[in-house]
Amino acid sequence: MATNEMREFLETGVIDAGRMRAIEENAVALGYPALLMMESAGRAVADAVLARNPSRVLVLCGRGNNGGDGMVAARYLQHLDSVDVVYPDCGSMTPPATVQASLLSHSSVGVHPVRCAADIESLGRLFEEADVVVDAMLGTGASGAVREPLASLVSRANASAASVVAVDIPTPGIRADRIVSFHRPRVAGADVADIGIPLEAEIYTGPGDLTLVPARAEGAHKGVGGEVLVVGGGPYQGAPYIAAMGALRAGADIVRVASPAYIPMPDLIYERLEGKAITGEHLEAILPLVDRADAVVCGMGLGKESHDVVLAVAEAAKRAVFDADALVRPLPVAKETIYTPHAGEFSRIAGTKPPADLLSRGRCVKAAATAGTILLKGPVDVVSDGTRVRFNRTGSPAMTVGGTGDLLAGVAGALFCHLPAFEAACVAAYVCGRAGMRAAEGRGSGMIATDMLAYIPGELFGRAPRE
Ligand SMILES: NC(=O)C1=CN([C@@H]2O[C@H](COP(=O)(O)OP(=O)(O)OC[C@H]3O[C@@H](n4cnc5c(N)ncnc54)[C@H](O)[C@@H]3O)[C@@H](O)[C@H]2O)[C@@H](O)CC1
Ligand SMILES: [K+]
Repeated sequence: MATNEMREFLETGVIDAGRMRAIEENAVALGYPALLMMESAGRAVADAVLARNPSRVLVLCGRGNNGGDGMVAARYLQHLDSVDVVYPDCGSMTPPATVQASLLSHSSVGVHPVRCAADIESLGRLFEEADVVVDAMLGTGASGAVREPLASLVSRANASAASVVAVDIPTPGIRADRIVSFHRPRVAGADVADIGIPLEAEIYTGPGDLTLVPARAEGAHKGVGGEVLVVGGGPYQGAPYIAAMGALRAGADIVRVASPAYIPMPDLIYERLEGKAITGEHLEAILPLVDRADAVVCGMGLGKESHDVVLAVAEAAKRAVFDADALVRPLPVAKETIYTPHAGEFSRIAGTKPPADLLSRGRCVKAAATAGTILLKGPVDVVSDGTRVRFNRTGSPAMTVGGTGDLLAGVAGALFCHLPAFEAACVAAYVCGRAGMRAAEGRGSGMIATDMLAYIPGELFGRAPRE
């Protein structure tokens, strides 16, 4: 795909702090060092400050990377009459901010660590004389109410006559005259500085996308990881088992399987359905389970004869992932839906074969995603919610083995308990591809889908997988 064509898939307009952090981490993973990104960001802030022709500048920094940006800006402003940096003298600094603080000590910038309101009062002259105050206290890492000494710095800056230039996002409560956001605006009205993030950081999934997965709080109770219901099996026995295990390994607390297939696994809750295939007679048993599930994963191993059941499940489900035999017309539509077709299933539901080249393929999936998010599986997966398009290139040729699609649907189901459809599909595709790459190491085309299960938690939650 040529670079200028890829631009078609860039998001436009305001993006939130979470997405921006994901893009930045993807850029770092592609080899763009955080320090260089910070240099570029700080330089852009310095340019915005210089446009105001100041003589005296006061830069208020936090101890995170937003503060690091501010320190870079101060370094580029050191030739002015006076440039001073104020930062909290408590807690640890991020590694890139530590580098910036060290460089400042070799510059002509005045550096003032503060601990309390009295320290800030003693710096009153700097606030009174500044032409521009730079707010580099908190950016995308801000959480909760602003703590001291930053809260006092915010009040002091608001009381000064200087114009305030905010770095990336204004620190909560500060009166900003100008905002310099990086890469994309975080709030309407912000100026945007290009900091050279490579396009692929935004268009392809990457490890940064994992930052969207919420961390499990200490002391969390059973069930917060989500309840997934798998509805499948009949003519084919193994598929619902693999999907259910994928959901468990991707963090679901409770996974029920409603199936006529025998499910040989004590970690799963087995809701055995009588007979050889799922029929309308089973709905009485299935629908209460659909009702209590956070997400339903449906279709694997079902055969083509159970579509009425699939449609009824869709109608009752809050969130559903439809895969395999559920992917026939009329298309099942839940309140929120993810479809996980391979190329053949996509042709069946979209009425057109997915084109081979990625640009046309991206457009085609986008056009087809009218009822929910589509994750078209392939050597490069394509995800679209009808507005956004994202590509995923993790994976291994060994993943053509049976069962990997069932596993992906299960992983997507678990993630769907916590993330919107598009994000859940992107993270599921990335994580399954990574798990496939790990499982194929030393196994090659002898890898089987269940080999991937052990790698899902490590890839998703950062812990080393246990064999
Ligand atoms: N991640 C990257 O690669 C890049 C990040 N950049 C900058 O980095 C920023 C994000 O950096 P960080 O993730 O380090 O986060 P921030 O620098 O926004 O904030 C984190 C720091 O603030 C503290 N903090 C959080 N909430 C607080 C509160 N309510 N009261 C007081 N202190 C609080 C934390 O303890 C931590 O020290 C962006 O906004 C942008 O300015 C840029 O340098 C470009 C590259
Ligand atoms: K800021």
